[in-house]
Amino acid sequence: MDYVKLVEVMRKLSLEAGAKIMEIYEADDFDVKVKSDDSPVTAADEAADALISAGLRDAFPDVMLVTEEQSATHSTSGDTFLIVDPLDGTKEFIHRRGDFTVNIALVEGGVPTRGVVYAPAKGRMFYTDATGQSVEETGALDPDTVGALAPLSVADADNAALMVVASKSHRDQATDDYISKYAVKDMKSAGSSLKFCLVATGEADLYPRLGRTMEWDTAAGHAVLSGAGGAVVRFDDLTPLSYGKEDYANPFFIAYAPAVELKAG
Ligand SMILES: Nc1ncnc2c1ncn2[C@@H]1O[C@H](COP(=O)(O)O)[C@@H](OP(=O)(O)O)[C@H]1O
Ligand SMILES: [Mg+2]
Repeated sequence: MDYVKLVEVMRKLSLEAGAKIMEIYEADDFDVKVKSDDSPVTAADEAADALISAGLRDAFPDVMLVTEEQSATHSTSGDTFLIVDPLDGTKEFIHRRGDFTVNIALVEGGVPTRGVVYAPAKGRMFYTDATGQSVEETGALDPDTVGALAPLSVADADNAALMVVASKSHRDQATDDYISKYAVKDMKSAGSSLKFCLVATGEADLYPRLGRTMEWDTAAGHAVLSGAGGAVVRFDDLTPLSYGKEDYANPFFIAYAPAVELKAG
């Protein structure tokens, strides 16, 4: 894989998709449809998916492509693929809360090795560079010109005063019970894959997810977190969260800065 080209293409497509999403977000209203799995979808999801899929197929015709919006059309075959959630945090988008992201990742041998997470309403752009190091890009976020890049690294977490982040729209008692096993200084809630990025920047130390997600929800954020020195493990046995699983469904997981002393579930 040509990582220099891959990162360039993923960065550009996510910024272009983000611009399309923001056109719809800023319009007076938009239709919300309900998909077969009861999750909402908007014209923004569909427009972003079409743009990213076309761009990836054009640049990497030989690499398998998995996208949330086209999930009915693909079966799990192989452990190396590009995976896209064109608009993660659709509920946040619909409620105009800003915490939604464009996600593109490369999975190789079951491991997300490169990824980009772009939060257009927040103006935050996180990705792995060609070497695999994660960065946050600041500035104009122009698709044609790369701005300033700040390398990301996870916090040196203090186990007596942890910063914990959890889902805004999918929060439950089991998550709260698990979090109560830690000495927590402060809690944040955030929508979408931004939670992984908050651990990658050191703004949070721990993100437990005791709820359903799909691989396209997590692959890009997982790559960004890994490239900042963090890790994502399964909640049940604390082994690394892998990709290319049956139906692309994830088990419960914990994303964290390695200094965190993980508690059993
Ligand atoms: N019951 C469920 N089954 C499968 N995925 C679910 C789910 N509940 C939430 N999710 C996933 O969690 C994502 C939202 O995460 P969060 O709660 O962290 O903001 C959703 O992404 P989409 O918004 O892309 O559909 C959705 O895919
Ligand atoms: Mg999603």
